[in-house]
Amino acid sequence: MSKLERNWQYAEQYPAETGAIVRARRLSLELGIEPVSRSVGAQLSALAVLSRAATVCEVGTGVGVSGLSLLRHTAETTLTSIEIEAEHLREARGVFADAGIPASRLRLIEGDARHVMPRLNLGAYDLVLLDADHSLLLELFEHALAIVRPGGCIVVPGAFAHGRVPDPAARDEATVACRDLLAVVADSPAIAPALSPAGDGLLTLVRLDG
Ligand SMILES: C[S@@+](CC[C@H](N)C(=O)[O-])C[C@H]1O[C@@H](n2cnc3c(N)ncnc32)[C@H](O)[C@@H]1O
Repeated sequence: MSKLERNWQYAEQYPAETGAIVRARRLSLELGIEPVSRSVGAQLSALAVLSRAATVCEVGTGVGVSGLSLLRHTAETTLTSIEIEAEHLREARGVFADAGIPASRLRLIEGDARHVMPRLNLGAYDLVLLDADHSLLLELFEHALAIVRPGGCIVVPGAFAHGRVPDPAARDEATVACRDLLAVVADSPAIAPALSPAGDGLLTLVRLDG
């Protein structure tokens, strides 16, 4: 194993998770849903605190690993989470209840994010997580940019598309969409981008003022 691989593995094993997150992660894997990794979950928890997030929007609830991570250290945060699969959302409701998250902190919306996001309030969210179908990434990013407040951030786990983004031979739709988003934000005067190798790549995009 190379030094970089050892570093990555160490970072993934380092953070402790709550019992509820461990159970949600297990359920997620049983159902074939890919949750955010442990280090990405920890970074989401920290980002929610750092950005003093009162309002968070998540696209791709899964069964709630990322949602629980976002709510972990912030008693005041409310989470709007959008999920296209009714079965995933049903399981997620059980997961949030099991974790003791009050219903007043949650707005779980069943639907296609491409249709739901345009109905959300503009500039109203402190943090937006995009963790759905990566082939939709550019479209979802445009919606996310509209609903995040200036100074708020958009977070994209899986930004390496299972390690394919750095491989020039990989040309599948999701990989190309990730590459296109990385190129768009690298040149944008409206965004401060940061790409970390956590998990399968964690892209954090801060919306600049003005
Ligand atoms: C990678 S999983 C999300 C995992 C979750 N964020 C977690 O960490 O536990 C992606 C989820 O996005 C959902 N999804 C896919 N396309 C979607 C869309 N257009 N709108 C809303 N949800 C979508 C899938 O059903 C799936 O549950």
